[in-house]
Amino acid sequence: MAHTSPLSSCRDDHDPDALTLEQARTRALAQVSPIRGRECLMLRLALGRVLAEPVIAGAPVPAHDNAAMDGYALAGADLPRQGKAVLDVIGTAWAGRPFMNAIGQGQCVRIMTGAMIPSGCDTVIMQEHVEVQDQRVHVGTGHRPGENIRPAGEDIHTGQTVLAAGTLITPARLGLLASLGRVEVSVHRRLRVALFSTGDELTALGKPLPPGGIHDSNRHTLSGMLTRLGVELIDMGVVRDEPRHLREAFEEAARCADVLITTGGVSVGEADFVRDLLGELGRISFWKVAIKPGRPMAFGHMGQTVFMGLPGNPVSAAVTFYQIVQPALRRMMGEIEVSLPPCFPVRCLSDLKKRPGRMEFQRGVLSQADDGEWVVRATSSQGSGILSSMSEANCFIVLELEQGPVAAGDLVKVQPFQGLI
Ligand SMILES: Nc1nc2c(c(=O)[nH]1)N[C@H]1C(S)=C(S)[C@@H](COP(=O)(O)OP(=O)(O)OC[C@H]3O[C@@H](n4cnc5c(N)ncnc54)[C@H](O)[C@@H]3O)O[C@H]1N2
Ligand code: MOO
Repeated sequence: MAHTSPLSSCRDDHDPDALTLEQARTRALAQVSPIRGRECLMLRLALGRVLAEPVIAGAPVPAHDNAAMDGYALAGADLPRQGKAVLDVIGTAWAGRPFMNAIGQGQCVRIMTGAMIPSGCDTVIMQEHVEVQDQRVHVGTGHRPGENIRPAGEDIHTGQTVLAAGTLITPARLGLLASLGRVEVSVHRRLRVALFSTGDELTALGKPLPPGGIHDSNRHTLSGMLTRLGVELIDMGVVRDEPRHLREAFEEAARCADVLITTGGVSVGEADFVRDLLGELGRISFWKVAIKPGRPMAFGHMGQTVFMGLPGNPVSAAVTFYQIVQPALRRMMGEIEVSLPPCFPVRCLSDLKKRPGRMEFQRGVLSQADDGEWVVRATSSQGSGILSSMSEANCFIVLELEQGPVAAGDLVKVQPFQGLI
């Protein structure tokens, strides 16, 4: 629920017009849908893509009963009830080189891990548990018929939906698909994301800074995160704080991209034109979220193109990207279950300042204390322009909307960066 106290004061951070993070995220997710267009890719090229069709197993994995251990394959019926059984070794089964004959009573086969179980065998005894003398194996009691066998279809059975449409292809899923023998998969096409920074103060890398100038760090942080998400990035550079230039850039992005992401110019300053332009060229869904940093964030549409205008402050841009842009892009990329990064409680080693009214994402370093407990400490400075706080951190410390300050020793929730930032 949005907090709409009309009595906000300088002691709290309430803004009656701001959506809660949950409201903003829900609204963003409801207003985007998976892009149309799919392609067939060789498995090797499909990492990071999203399946456009379910994958159904045409055969079991593993295809054959096989040995889970190096040892001796035998018939469970030959295991002794007491004393020892003595069995003749009549051959060897290797992984990929099966022993093709059937065994008879009193016989066994030397077998390696992964080898197909020879006909007539249903049990593998580890080599450490037998004695071998002159091609004969002595097996004692205490074994169970069927032990150390990996049955055909143990992992995947024929006809099983192995991965649903809308599943992100991770390295583990590449392996799973390869285990099925899949050569190609049908995936959603890449999402086209245009990105530009706005601001007259932004100076190209390699150029000396003029008075009042800064280097454009946001475009680098954001393009890094976009690359990790696997989008097709259209880097439109820097656009001056000039309505005519901004309008042209907006229109060009709306022609060529599924999504336009900008940074800067979304607040209330006299050079902050982004929100008004979006209102003129398209429609605004929301532009303020009760989070810190990252309150001003414009979300809307220009025709079919989704627009996300992030704040200029570098930490604010990264936080809004992580919390709102990332799930929206993943839904557009075709993911059906867009899971949010996990959040869990740990003890905080630092005192944290916090005023009620905005949910806060302070930057923290999650580590293991000497006694083994996981703990978090805040990075040294928490200003929304302090990029070193992001670079030093490996997680957000998530402080709830109405929460006040935290004392060292209290429990706080943390959310790991998960390799995205
Ligand atoms: N009177 C008010 N002023 C501000 C408010 C407010 O509510 N009332 N909100 C503040 C908050 S919170 C934020 S966040 C910023 C966001 O403002 P903008 O999105 O309009 O961003 P700019 O004003 O363009 O820039 C803010 C800050 O970030 C630097 N910046 C901008 N782009 C980049 C870039 N690509 N790389 C690195 N740094 C960048 C810029 O130089 C400014 O220092 O507004 C507050 N003000
Ligand atoms: O929301 Mo601003 O992002 O506090 O710096």
